[in-house]
Amino acid sequence: MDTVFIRGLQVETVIGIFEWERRIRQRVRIDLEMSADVARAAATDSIDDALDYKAIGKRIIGFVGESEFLLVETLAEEVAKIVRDEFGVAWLRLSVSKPGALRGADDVGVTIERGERR
Ligand SMILES: Nc1nc2c(c(=O)[nH]1)N=C([C@H](O)[C@@H](O)CO)CN2
Repeated sequence: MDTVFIRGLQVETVIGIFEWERRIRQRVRIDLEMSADVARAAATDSIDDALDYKAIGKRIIGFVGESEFLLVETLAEEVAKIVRDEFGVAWLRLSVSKPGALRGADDVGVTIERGERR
Protein backbone atom coordinates (compact mmCIF):
# COMPACT_ATOMS: atom_id res chain seq x y z
CA MET A 1 0.00 0.00 0.00
CA ASP A 2 1.22 3.48 -0.85
CA THR A 3 0.38 6.63 1.04
CA VAL A 4 -0.19 10.28 0.27
CA PHE A 5 0.34 12.46 3.32
CA ILE A 6 -0.18 15.94 4.71
CA ARG A 7 2.00 16.86 7.67
CA GLY A 8 1.82 19.81 10.01
CA LEU A 9 -1.28 21.47 8.58
CA GLN A 10 -2.10 24.26 11.03
CA VAL A 11 -5.54 25.83 11.25
CA GLU A 12 -7.07 28.28 13.73
CA THR A 13 -10.41 27.25 15.16
CA VAL A 14 -12.69 27.35 18.20
CA ILE A 15 -11.99 24.20 20.21
CA GLY A 16 -11.90 23.23 23.86
CA ILE A 17 -13.98 22.29 26.88
CA PHE A 18 -13.39 25.39 29.00
CA GLU A 19 -15.44 28.58 28.88
CA TRP A 20 -12.40 30.70 28.01
CA GLU A 21 -11.66 28.43 25.07
CA ARG A 22 -15.07 29.14 23.54
CA ARG A 23 -14.18 32.82 23.24
CA ILE A 24 -10.84 32.48 21.40
CA ARG A 25 -9.39 30.78 18.36
CA GLN A 26 -6.60 28.24 18.88
CA ARG A 27 -4.21 26.58 16.51
CA VAL A 28 -4.68 22.88 15.84
CA ARG A 29 -2.19 20.74 13.95
CA ILE A 30 -3.32 18.04 11.55
CA ASP A 31 -1.20 15.14 10.30
CA LEU A 32 -2.81 12.83 7.77
CA GLU A 33 -1.74 9.65 5.97
CA MET A 34 -4.04 8.21 3.30
CA SER A 35 -3.83 5.00 1.29
CA ALA A 36 -3.49 5.65 -2.42
CA ASP A 37 -2.39 3.98 -5.63
CA VAL A 38 0.71 6.04 -6.25
CA ALA A 39 1.96 3.71 -9.01
CA ARG A 40 -1.06 4.45 -11.19
CA ALA A 41 -0.59 8.21 -10.90
CA ALA A 42 3.12 7.79 -11.60
CA ALA A 43 2.40 5.74 -14.72
CA THR A 44 0.10 8.35 -16.25
CA ASP A 45 1.75 11.41 -14.70
CA SER A 46 -1.75 12.85 -14.39
CA ILE A 47 -3.33 14.62 -11.41
CA ASP A 48 -6.59 12.89 -12.43
CA ASP A 49 -5.10 9.59 -11.24
CA ALA A 50 -3.58 11.07 -8.10
CA LEU A 51 -5.05 11.68 -4.66
CA ASP A 52 -4.81 15.47 -4.73
CA TYR A 53 -3.30 16.54 -1.37
CA LYS A 54 -3.92 20.20 -2.20
CA ALA A 55 -7.65 19.69 -2.76
CA ILE A 56 -7.90 17.65 0.45
CA GLY A 57 -5.87 20.18 2.43
CA LYS A 58 -8.05 23.07 1.28
CA ARG A 59 -11.22 21.18 2.20
CA ILE A 60 -9.83 20.44 5.68
CA ILE A 61 -8.75 24.05 6.21
CA GLY A 62 -12.24 25.28 5.31
CA PHE A 63 -14.04 22.76 7.51
CA VAL A 64 -11.80 23.07 10.56
CA GLY A 65 -11.73 26.87 10.37
CA GLU A 66 -15.55 26.97 10.54
CA SER A 67 -15.95 24.25 13.20
CA GLU A 68 -16.57 24.76 16.94
CA PHE A 69 -16.08 21.37 18.59
CA LEU A 70 -15.33 20.78 22.25
CA LEU A 71 -12.96 17.83 21.81
CA VAL A 72 -10.11 17.04 19.44
CA GLU A 73 -11.67 13.54 19.21
CA THR A 74 -14.81 14.95 17.56
CA LEU A 75 -12.83 17.13 15.19
CA ALA A 76 -10.67 14.16 14.15
CA GLU A 77 -13.69 11.93 13.54
CA GLU A 78 -15.46 14.53 11.41
CA VAL A 79 -12.37 15.29 9.32
CA ALA A 80 -11.83 11.55 8.78
CA LYS A 81 -15.42 11.19 7.53
CA ILE A 82 -14.96 14.02 5.03
CA VAL A 83 -11.71 12.62 3.67
CA ARG A 84 -13.13 9.11 3.31
CA ASP A 85 -16.55 10.07 1.93
CA GLU A 86 -15.63 12.94 -0.37
CA PHE A 87 -12.24 11.76 -1.64
CA GLY A 88 -12.80 7.99 -1.71
CA VAL A 89 -9.96 7.23 0.69
CA ALA A 90 -10.15 3.60 1.85
CA TRP A 91 -7.83 3.94 4.85
CA LEU A 92 -6.39 6.82 6.79
CA ARG A 93 -4.45 7.65 9.91
CA LEU A 94 -5.18 11.11 11.26
CA SER A 95 -3.72 13.06 14.17
CA VAL A 96 -5.28 16.24 15.54
CA SER A 97 -3.32 18.06 18.21
CA LYS A 98 -3.25 21.30 20.16
CA PRO A 99 0.37 22.42 20.44
CA GLY A 100 1.01 24.13 23.77
CA ALA A 101 -2.32 23.15 25.36
CA LEU A 102 -0.58 21.30 28.19
CA ARG A 103 2.13 23.14 30.08
CA GLY A 104 5.35 21.13 29.92
CA ALA A 105 4.37 19.19 26.80
CA ASP A 106 5.18 20.06 23.18
CA ASP A 107 1.89 18.78 21.90
CA VAL A 108 -1.27 16.87 22.94
CA GLY A 109 -3.99 15.27 20.89
CA VAL A 110 -5.36 12.11 19.33
CA THR A 111 -4.53 9.74 16.50
CA ILE A 112 -7.27 7.70 14.83
CA GLU A 113 -7.15 5.08 12.10
CA ARG A 114 -10.22 4.42 9.98
CA GLY A 115 -10.98 2.01 7.13
CA GLU A 116 -9.18 -0.97 5.67
CA ARG A 117 -5.69 -0.87 4.23
CA ARG A 118 -5.75 -2.10 0.63
N1 LIG B 1 -8.81 13.59 25.34
C1 LIG B 1 -8.98 14.94 25.46
N2 LIG B 1 -8.60 15.56 26.59
C2 LIG B 1 -8.74 16.89 26.70
C3 LIG B 1 -9.27 17.64 25.66
C4 LIG B 1 -9.66 16.98 24.47
O1 LIG B 1 -10.14 17.59 23.48
N3 LIG B 1 -9.49 15.63 24.41
N4 LIG B 1 -9.37 19.01 25.80
C5 LIG B 1 -9.00 19.63 26.90
C6 LIG B 1 -9.03 21.09 26.99
O2 LIG B 1 -9.84 21.71 26.02
C7 LIG B 1 -7.59 21.59 26.94
O3 LIG B 1 -7.04 21.39 25.63
C8 LIG B 1 -7.44 23.05 27.32
O4 LIG B 1 -6.11 23.36 27.49
C9 LIG B 1 -8.47 18.91 28.06
N5 LIG B 1 -8.38 17.48 27.85
